[in-house]
Amino acid sequence: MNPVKINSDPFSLLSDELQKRDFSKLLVLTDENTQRDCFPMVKDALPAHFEELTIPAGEQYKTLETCVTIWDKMTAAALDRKALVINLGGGVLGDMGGFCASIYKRGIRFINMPTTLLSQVDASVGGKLGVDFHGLKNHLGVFNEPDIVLISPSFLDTLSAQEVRSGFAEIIKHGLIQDAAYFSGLNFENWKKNNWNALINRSVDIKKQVVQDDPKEQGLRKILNFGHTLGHALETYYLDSPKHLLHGEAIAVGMICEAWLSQQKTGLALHELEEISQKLIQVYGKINIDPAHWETILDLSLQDKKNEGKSVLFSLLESIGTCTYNIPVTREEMKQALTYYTHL
Ligand SMILES: NC(=O)c1ccc[n+]([C@@H]2O[C@H](COP(=O)([O-])OP(=O)(O)OC[C@H]3O[C@@H](n4cnc5c(N)ncnc54)[C@H](O)[C@@H]3O)[C@@H](O)[C@H]2O)c1
Ligand SMILES: O=C(O)C(=O)C[C@@H](O)[C@H](O)[C@H](O)COP(=O)(O)O
Ligand SMILES: [Zn+2]
Repeated sequence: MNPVKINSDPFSLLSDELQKRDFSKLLVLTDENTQRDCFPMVKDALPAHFEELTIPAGEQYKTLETCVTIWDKMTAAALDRKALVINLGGGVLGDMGGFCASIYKRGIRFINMPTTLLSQVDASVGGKLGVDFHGLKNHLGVFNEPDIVLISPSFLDTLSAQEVRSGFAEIIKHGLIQDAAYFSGLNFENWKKNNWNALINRSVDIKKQVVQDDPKEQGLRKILNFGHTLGHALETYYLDSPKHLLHGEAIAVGMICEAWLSQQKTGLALHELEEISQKLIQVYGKINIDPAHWETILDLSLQDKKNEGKSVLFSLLESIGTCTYNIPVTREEMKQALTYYTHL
């Protein structure tokens, strides 16, 4: 895997790396919020001449249409294959900017500078790139590594509490799948008081280790998808509704449902299921998933990328800190998991 650097000063992080690189042109991608809040923190590290494109913020813009805007800009700016792209933003911008760079002229280099907690602990690392298609999460994409990932926790100062909480879900996931002590050390009661710097370091380490073993998700990497089979189905279902869920909020619900499936199918102890549910509800509360919508939500799980043939394959916990994968789950069992969540 290419390097990941973590430093509180985003200016020196970027200027050091740019000085080491030979590039013909530079394109800085931002969204409307990171342009306002993050770009000023790094602009003095940039050369005198650079290209810039700001896209609208939000998951609903993680589409091929936005990619066309990005490719139009790359083309109009005459980027050649020695050009470099900087993705300055959250997971949406990083996934999409990396995808666009990977496709343009069969691939130009890009650097990820993640600016949300979620993208610092998860999305910027590991080379999963892509966009949603007909609302289906990351349905079009590639695996391709950024040249380097530059993480500065200082960016988090301007991030809303709701977005921080969304990123916390992926941290919780890392504990659940790989490190019971990490999970039990998290502060659920007063989640805003977590030491994000320390958590970014540990989460990046967990993710790096898994990705190094299985970069293209042939097996082990599927554990990073715990909570995502039902979580993504819910995120997609509510994407265009007033109930719109952030990625981490959807994954939090998915992790409760999939912990229930884990208790039924892969030996998760009942007291651990209860602990997981209680802690996640404490942080994320509960959403009302109308049973009239369940069939449509379950249909969406048929598109999950871990599936093979007609089987919907889940990543499930054996205990807190241990996860297994490729576990077939029936539609009826998925409904029972939603029933469990509803009655909490
Ligand atoms: N590739 C992967 O491995 C991977 C892993 C996890 C999630 N994801 C993807 O990541 C996406 C979610 O990422 P996200 O949660 O970062 O969402 P996001 O990119 O939409 O960012 C969330 C919001 O915060 C704003 N923002 C970003 N940085 C800011 C800052 N420092 N200050 C103020 N506002 C700021 C953005 O403009 C946006 O409105 C989803 O599409 C998900 O599928 C990918
Ligand atoms: O890196 C991975 O592998 C993950 O599964 C991390 C997830 O948190 C992330 O949401 C990822 O984008 C999901 O990938 P997908 O293959 O289910 O689209
Ligand atoms: Zn995720």
